[in-house]
Amino acid sequence: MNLAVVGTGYVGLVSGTCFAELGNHVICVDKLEQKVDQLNLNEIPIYEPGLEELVRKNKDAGRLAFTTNLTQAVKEADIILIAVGTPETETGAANLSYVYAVAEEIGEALDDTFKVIVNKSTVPVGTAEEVEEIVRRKKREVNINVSSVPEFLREGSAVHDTFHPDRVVIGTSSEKAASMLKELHLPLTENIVVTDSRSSEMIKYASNAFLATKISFINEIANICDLYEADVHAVAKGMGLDHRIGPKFLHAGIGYGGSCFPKDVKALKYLAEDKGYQPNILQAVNDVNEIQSRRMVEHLDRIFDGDISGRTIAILGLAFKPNTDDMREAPSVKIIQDLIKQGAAVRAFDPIAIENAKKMLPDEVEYVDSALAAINGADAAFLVTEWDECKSLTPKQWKESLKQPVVVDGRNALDKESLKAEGIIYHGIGRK
Ligand SMILES: NC(=O)C1=CN([C@@H]2O[C@H](COP(=O)(O)OP(=O)(O)OC[C@H]3O[C@@H](n4cnc5c(N)ncnc54)[C@H](O)[C@@H]3O)[C@@H](O)[C@H]2O)C=CC1
Ligand SMILES: O=C(O)[C@H]1O[C@H](OP(=O)(O)OP(=O)(O)OC[C@H]2O[C@@H](n3ccc(=O)[nH]c3=O)[C@H](O)[C@@H]2O)[C@H](O)[C@@H](O)[C@@H]1O
Repeated sequence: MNLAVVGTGYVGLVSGTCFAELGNHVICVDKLEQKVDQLNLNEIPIYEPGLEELVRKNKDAGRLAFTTNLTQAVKEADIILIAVGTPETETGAANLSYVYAVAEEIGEALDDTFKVIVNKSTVPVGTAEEVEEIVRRKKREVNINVSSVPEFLREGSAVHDTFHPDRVVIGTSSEKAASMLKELHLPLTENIVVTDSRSSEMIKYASNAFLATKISFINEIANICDLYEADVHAVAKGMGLDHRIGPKFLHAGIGYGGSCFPKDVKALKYLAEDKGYQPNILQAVNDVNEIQSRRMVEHLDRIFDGDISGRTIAILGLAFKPNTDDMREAPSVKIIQDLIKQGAAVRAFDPIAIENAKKMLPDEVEYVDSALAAINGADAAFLVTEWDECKSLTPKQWKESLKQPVVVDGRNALDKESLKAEGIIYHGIGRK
């Protein structure tokens, strides 16, 4: 099939490349000329394991191309996928201006042949219908269907997730579109749910909100564990063995970050409130997450009797999770801002996110190029992102490098017992 993918971010670039790998002809469009130039030189603007090789291979095979020319890409396509950003606005509502702008451009570029326009961006319920209206406003007689096929990949394992999805959801009102979209996705999975576009759009928000709920729930349990000297690791394990609960997304820590959970929980909350419904669970999920990282800074403050000023704190990990360079809504930002506000000096390490982090963090932050260099001579270390390089520091290295043996484990990722055995003052979340 011939595909046009509009937006070459984490979603568009990965899914466009993977569809090319499956044998389709894919033209990826981005309005940023610099990004397209980079991609044409085989330079990948994001860090995503396995992606560079796939881009190179499919470009060389003539199945994948990058352009700023949306009109040309649309003319050649049977299916046009929209994968532009839908960031948060001040009210919490999703900003649909990028999606609307693409819809207008597609409307202007369409000819008479039947085309399926697929919205992959995460959008409020009813957006597929709005996109169709916008396109038809530009050209009333066009032969199109606008469907919703939400994306469920995770950053850091995006290529793997695209090739091995748990399910594909197709929301459409057209049998012809459903059949073309099934044909496109069948090589990936037989688990295909076909529904209407509104339900499909809701499936995406509900899935992200549910996963975020699991995280805030276990974080709340961890906070209660702290009060009663129970261990949240043991609690999560014991809970997760119940098949109705499951073990995943029960890892307590400093809260969820990233470009999606925070904004999508707020966007769904907004949709409910906009119709006069108060979504109490979503509100609580968001509230627990807002304060979770602050609790660990308070912990650190207590260790130093409320006087953290002048201390050097090593921050291990800056990205919102390992295996990505994405700093959007990374908990490290709030943590570092809090520490600097209290007069601490921050020395930070991340294997790949430092360049992105510099754009968001205060100028005072010192950056180093290894986990060991970060903890060397520091008064305390704060594990913020559970990168392998940070987790693999040995108890001896922690002990010998830190000026004071204080380790705050914001991800409950370190071996508490062996650190304690080395005489280190260890603080996890909900870990007695
Ligand atoms: N990042 C992720 O892991 C996931 C994101 N999503 C959703 O997918 C959507 C896209 O997310 P990301 O890929 O992270 O966004 P991103 O911000 O990384 O990329 C968006 C791209 O669209 C381009 N763009 C914007 N307007 C354009 C236009 N008029 N024409 C051509 N290109 C245009 C931008 O230049 C940018 O390169 C969002 O709605 C997000 O919620 C869904 C699942 C996973
Ligand atoms: O819509 C999206 O953008 C994507 O959002 C998440 O993917 P992603 O944000 O890449 O990363 P996750 O692995 O889900 O982690 C999100 C955040 O939750 C945190 N987390 C995750 C799991 C857990 O048990 N505990 C926990 O604190 C992570 O550290 C991270 O900050 C979803 O997992 C994807 O299915 C979805 O497509």
